Amino acid sequence: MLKTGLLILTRPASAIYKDFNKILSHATKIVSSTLYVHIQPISPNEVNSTKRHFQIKAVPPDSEIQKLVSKLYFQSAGLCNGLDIRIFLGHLTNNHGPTPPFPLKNGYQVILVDQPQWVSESYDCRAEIISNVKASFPTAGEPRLEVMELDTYEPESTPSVVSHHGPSAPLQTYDNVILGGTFDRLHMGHKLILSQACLLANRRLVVGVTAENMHTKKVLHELIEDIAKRKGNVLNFLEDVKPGLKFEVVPIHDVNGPTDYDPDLQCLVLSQETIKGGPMINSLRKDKGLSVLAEYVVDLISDECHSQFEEEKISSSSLRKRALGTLINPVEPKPNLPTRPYLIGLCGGIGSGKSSICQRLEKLGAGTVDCDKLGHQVYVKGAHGYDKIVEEFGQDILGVDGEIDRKVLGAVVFNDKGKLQRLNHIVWPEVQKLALQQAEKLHQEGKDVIVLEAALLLEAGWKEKLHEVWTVVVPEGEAVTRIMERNKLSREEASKRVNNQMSNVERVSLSNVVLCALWEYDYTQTQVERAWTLLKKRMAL
Ligand SMILES: CC(=O)SCCNC(=O)CCNC(=O)[C@H](O)C(C)(C)COP(=O)(O)OP(=O)(O)OC[C@H]1O[C@@H](n2cnc3c(N)ncnc32)[C@H](O)[C@@H]1OP(=O)(O)O
Repeated sequence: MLKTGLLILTRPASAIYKDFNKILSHATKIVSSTLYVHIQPISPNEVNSTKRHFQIKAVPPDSEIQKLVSKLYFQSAGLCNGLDIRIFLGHLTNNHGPTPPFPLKNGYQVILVDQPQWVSESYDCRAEIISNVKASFPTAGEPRLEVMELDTYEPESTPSVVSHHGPSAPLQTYDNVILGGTFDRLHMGHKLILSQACLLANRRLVVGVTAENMHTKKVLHELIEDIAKRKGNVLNFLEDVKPGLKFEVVPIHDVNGPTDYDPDLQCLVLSQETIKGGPMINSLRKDKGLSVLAEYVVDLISDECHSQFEEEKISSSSLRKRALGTLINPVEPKPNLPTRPYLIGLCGGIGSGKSSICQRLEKLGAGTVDCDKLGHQVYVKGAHGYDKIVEEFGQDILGVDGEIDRKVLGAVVFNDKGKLQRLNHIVWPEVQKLALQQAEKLHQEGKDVIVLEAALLLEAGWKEKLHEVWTVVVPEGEAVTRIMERNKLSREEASKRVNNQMSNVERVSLSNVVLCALWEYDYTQTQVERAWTLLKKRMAL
């Protein structure tokens, strides 16, 4: 299997449509990582002439080629194999420039062509094709050539990709085009909309990438890639598929972005999902005396491989859901820790559902330590922490039985950050000692993996004592609702407790694995099993 390939499609669109699944399945048997697709219609004369001189030539973008690009992304999405497909658009232009060479960012190790007759016993023009392709798309190394076994087709009389479905119209293009989005985990839907925007743009394409303030309502927003990564991925894709266009990839803090002030913009590219934004943006532009933008809407690609818990269209939120239970940040080597027991710290905000996940991990074979309980043990009458806490917080926190009343202590510390810190300072070192002792005991009883459930292990600085950190998240609003019910607190008190803790975004950035117990029981179980299976694989390495 090779990592990268360049597929050259020279057949008419009708023949490409007909055979595309065959072509793709051939390509995916050879290429595992990035597959570039270059559409270069050739005339019947060129196919049959003995001088098969393959050359990259400019093709003016028309409605047919636009449809073809779109259809190829739609069909590629059905592969469900994560192959990074990139349809090259550099030569689809009304302008005379840009001219080759076009170095493709990931290079290619194999060239796949769709004309079997180019390599016959009587005339084998492999060397000529390779050399001509390399002149257009320079690459390090010597790519090999694969000629796909495809049925012959009826060549069309005109040298174009015009299909049988009707005449093609020249594409209305614009000098300045804009679109916006989150662009988390760049997927086939993003590639489609970005590519359509590239085809519509003659000179400049502005892409607004949402800043963090626009994500709070999104599913699993904690897992959205940071803006630098998302901007980088968008730019990398655009520069790769449409060299020669001027790109401006900018952060946006509201839905309008540069449409709010840029007088040069002419066309706004939307998806079926963001379609409502068009009239809104245009009405604002009118109010400001700016020109009205042409609106171009791209269809949504459906997700053939979505599970029952995911959306029907290809979406970043489904991809974020798929990341639950997997390793999202690599495990750092900890040479100072013994290799066994393998210690996992399970943290998460108040009311996030850690305990239920801990129980499920226990059923799968982990030893578990409940650090909340240990925390309480630290200051029962007669234990180490009792005197220190009474000295610090006074007799008022004691119940009639002389024990520390946690409800009273909680009300004191959750209303005063300084007091909370002093309590933590007394309790945390003791809890850590007890937790590690308990882990050792469980190991001696035969457990290899020990999960320490500790809400605040990151705040307490325990990360270095653990092999991995796993975090359980629920949206902060949901956590407030849950603890209002569980702890019988007012909304204000509950919010205060949530806000006293580290944010989900911070926790996720410091964690190796993230789980979310927001949906059905079975979906949480799927995540936990996935996390456990992958952990076992890591431990076996
Ligand atoms: C490093 C660790 O994570 S050790 C385990 C956590 N324990 C501690 O931090 C010790 C200090 N805390 C305490 O002594 C008690 O929690 C008290 C007195 C503050 C409150 O007692 P109670 O009202 O009985 O609450 P309880 O101990 O059950 O904790 C309830 C929630 O408060 C949160 N909480 C506990 N301690 C703290 C703290 N120091 N800061 C912020 N939130 C806290 C927890 O997230 C817990 O939610 P969860 O069960 O959904 O995880």
